[in-house]
Amino acid sequence: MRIDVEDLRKSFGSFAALNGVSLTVRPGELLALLGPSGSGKTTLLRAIAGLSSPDEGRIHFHGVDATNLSLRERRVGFVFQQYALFRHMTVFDNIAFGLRVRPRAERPREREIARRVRRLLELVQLQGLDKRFPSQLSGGQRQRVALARALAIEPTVLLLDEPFGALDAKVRKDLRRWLRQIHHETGLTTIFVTHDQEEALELADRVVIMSRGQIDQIGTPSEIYDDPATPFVCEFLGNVTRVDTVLKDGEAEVLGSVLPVPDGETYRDGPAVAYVRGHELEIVSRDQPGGAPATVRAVRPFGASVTIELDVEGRAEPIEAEVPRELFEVGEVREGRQVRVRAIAARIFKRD
Ligand SMILES: Nc1ncnc2c1ncn2[C@@H]1O[C@H](COP(=O)(O)OP(=O)(O)OP(=O)(O)O)[C@@H](O)[C@H]1O
Repeated sequence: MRIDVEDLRKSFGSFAALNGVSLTVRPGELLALLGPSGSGKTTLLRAIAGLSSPDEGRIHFHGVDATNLSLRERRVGFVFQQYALFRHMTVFDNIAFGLRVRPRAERPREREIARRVRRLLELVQLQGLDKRFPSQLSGGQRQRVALARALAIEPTVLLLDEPFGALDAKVRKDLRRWLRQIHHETGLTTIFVTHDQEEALELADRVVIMSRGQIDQIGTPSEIYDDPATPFVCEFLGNVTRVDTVLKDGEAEVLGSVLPVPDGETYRDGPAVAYVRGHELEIVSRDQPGGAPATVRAVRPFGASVTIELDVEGRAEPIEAEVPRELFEVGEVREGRQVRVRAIAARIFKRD
């Protein structure tokens, strides 16, 4: 199912929650809506679902104007952050619900409903738990029931609003992998909302980055990560150091290193801002040329890389460099040591 969203606008009082959003969701893709709290992700998802109507703009499902159709008419499967299961119904009845409430002419027979529920229980790997009530399930299991229930109606599109938001880190990770697999098996066009960068980049075919009711960038995870379109996207993806700089003749000085402005950029000379990721910083001994003088503030050797916190001369905020663990040599890099830090790459934007 292809979905075209055209210039969607929605205000609550004088506050514009959606401020002209246009987007095409490709058939069968797994799309993440990523952005900080209040950026309009849920408002956009609810408008696509038919749970709220936009003030302006149109939504097309497979080329047909669906703007005024209800959730049911759009055949949308929806999963909320808080497992909205019916507490007094068993797992089986929860999953069967959407089929049983259909008008008689469209309602499958009980035997067919049972067959579908069993197949879905297998898909979400909850065989044998059909007689349990939601209170007898873990959070992760409940969310899988919610997903099975959304899939039961054979939706044209699956919409998930922070589906793993309320779960702990380990369960979230398992469910992520598992959602990817279900998406692969069903091939359903799927849109999910998250404010977790890692979740979006790890899971989605494409990511939509939203801020203040608008889309800042749409792209594959690597496009977003390697080629962020705006300073906001850079900062939102996190783990970057922001450095104010000046562009001159296609170059900019960033932490004492002169870096070329990326190909294709035709910025005029003037004030600019550079963003450097932790792994794009190099630490060398103080007697080497170039870079900026700095003092090692702390060394944190956790995980796959070692994080080195540095106080750079003339800079109020410390910066963080990351070195793969296997390349990290203690040598100079110890707390209190005087070193030099060099930027080996940066994303540079003109400053207005
Ligand atoms: N029913 C409503 N009445 C008034 N304001 C609303 C309503 N729904 C949303 N808003 C406001 O619209 C803005 C966007 O909300 P939305 O829920 O779409 O953001 P979000 O990006 O999904 O954020 P979060 O990650 O916190 O869920 C917020 O400032 C919110 O307070």
